[in-house]
Formats: sequence, C-alpha cells, structure tokens
Amino acid sequence: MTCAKYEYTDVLLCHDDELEGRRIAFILYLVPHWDIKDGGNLDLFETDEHGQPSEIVKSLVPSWNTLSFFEVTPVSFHQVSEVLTQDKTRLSVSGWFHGPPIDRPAPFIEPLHVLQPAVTFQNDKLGDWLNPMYIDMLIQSQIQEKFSEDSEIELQNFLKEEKYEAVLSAVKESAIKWVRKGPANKRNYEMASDTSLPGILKECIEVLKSEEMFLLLSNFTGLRLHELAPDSDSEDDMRGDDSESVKAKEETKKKEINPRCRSEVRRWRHGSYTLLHDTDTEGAEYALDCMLFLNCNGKAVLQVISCKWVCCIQL
Ligand SMILES: O=C(O)CCC(=O)C(=O)O
Ligand SMILES: [Fe+2]
Repeated sequence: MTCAKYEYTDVLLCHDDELEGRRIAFILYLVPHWDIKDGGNLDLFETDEHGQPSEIVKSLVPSWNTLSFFEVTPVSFHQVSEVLTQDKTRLSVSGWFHGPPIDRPAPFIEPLHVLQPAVTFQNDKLGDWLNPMYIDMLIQSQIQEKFSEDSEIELQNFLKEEKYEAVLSAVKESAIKWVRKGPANKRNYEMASDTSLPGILKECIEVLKSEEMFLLLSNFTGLRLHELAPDSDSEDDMRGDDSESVKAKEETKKKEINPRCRSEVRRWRHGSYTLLHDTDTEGAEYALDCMLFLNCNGKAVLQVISCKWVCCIQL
C-alpha cells in the first residue's frame, strides 16, 4: 500500500499495473474539492486488436473519500493525467489485492520498422545544404575524437542558414498532416504523414538519408556506415592472407555493412514522450540515432547518438 502526492505538473504515464499476483488495484482519494479542469484524472484506455492502449474511454475525477478499484488484466491500461491546478494537492492511498497468478498472453512485440538503403545523388547536394565547416576533414576528425569519448555529439548550426530558414518556415505550414503516434504505454507524439510534406522538407530528408551523409556520419563517428569509409580492422585482418581469401573477406565486409535507415518528422509538444520498453525491437541491431532539431534557440542542431538512426524534427 502506498500514499501518493501529486502536485502541479505531476503525471503518471499509461501503464497496466501488471505484476505477478496483482489482481485488484484500488485507490482511495483524499483530495479537496476537485474539478475536471484541475487535471489529475484517472484516465482509462480501451485497447486495439493487439491489446495495446488506444483511446481514453473514461476519465474519473478524484473526489474526497472515494474508493476506485479495477481488475488488473493485460489490458487494464490507465494513467493519471497531468495535474493542472497550482493550488491543490492530489493525495491518495493506493495498492493492490493479490491472488494466485493467472496465465497471461505473451507481451505484444511491435513489428520491425522497414529500413531503406541510402539515397544516391548525381551532384553534391550535401555541399548545397550543410554548413561548410562540417565538410572540413580536420573538423570531422575532431568531431570523431569527441564522439568516440562520449558516444554522442551535438553539431550546432548544422544546415546553411538559408536552408534552415526555408525548412523551418515549411515545417510550420498548415498543409502538413500530423498524426498522433502511440500506443500510449510506449510513446505519444505527432508524426507528419510523408505525403503531406512540403518539397523543401522532403529534400532535406533526402539529404539526411543520402550516401554522402552516410559517409559523413562514418567520418563523424568512426563507424563504418559506407563502403568508402576506412575500415580500421581490415588491414590487420588481411595481413598474411592470399589474394583469394582477401577477395572473399572483402565481399563479406561489403555485405556486412549494408547501411540502411528510416526517418520520421516528429512534432513534440507539452505532454509528448517516448518510453523505453521491454519489447523494444529497434535496439536489436547496431544503429545510430540522429536528430535534427528545428526551432530550438533559432539553430539547426544535429544530434548523433550511438544507438539507432531516427531523423526527427522538434518544433
Ligand atoms: O491515483 C490514481 O488514480 C491511479 C494511480 C495508479 O495508477 C498507480 O499508482 O499505479
Ligand atoms: Fe496504476
């Protein structure tokens, strides 16, 4: 049994309460007069065909000396919405009645994302788009040094000023269709539907997903994300081998690289989040996480983190 205190801006994100033996969840509210506008409601979700939370179907407004309870099941998804009142405290006593554990279905595992190979350009698009300092080899090697120490790096003013301004005003266009991305037990943000993206934004994404960018990221990180990127292991590996086995090794290396990516244009607002989850599949393979932030301090910042490759635009 616990006593919980929620104050202004406190929130409890969507979860199902499931843990071995928990059968009934209960909450006794000890709140002053509470209004739906005060936030802090107990929201109950319905679930989709995969048993994942979809829409909120009921919001219970806490009230003094009221006991709420519900059965803990694989689909008992609920949340406490953000407390919006600045001058009331939401106090509660809550806990679970336990019983013998019952059989549960296996947790839902989201399908793997479709990854695509890098886009090939005829001409030097990267040069058109990027701040020239990032094309400089000396700067690239300094970035690589820092990245190998910290496994992450933030590159300020990444795009050329005029490209950044053009992308920024395009991303604010009302024609973009934003779609909420759930499920709420894993994430809650908005994603632009690809078909509604303005041309300049599409071009920006193509640049970020280009072969040249893969090569540049190889130089920034020291990871081999492109065939032309130097391979620090290969010389040692191949010393003393005859030419046939050198060829065979080169072929295998080529196949091993197989760089691919995916991208999303995301809109983050108050209340948006993503959560790490037991059933996350993206971390299953080696990856880089790469984010181009827009509308933050008036700069285009590229953040590269060793993990997975997602291109997202923060508004
Ligand atoms: O306080 C509430 O209304 C719900 C709390 C809850 O879901 C929890 O503590 O697990
Ligand atoms: Fe709960």
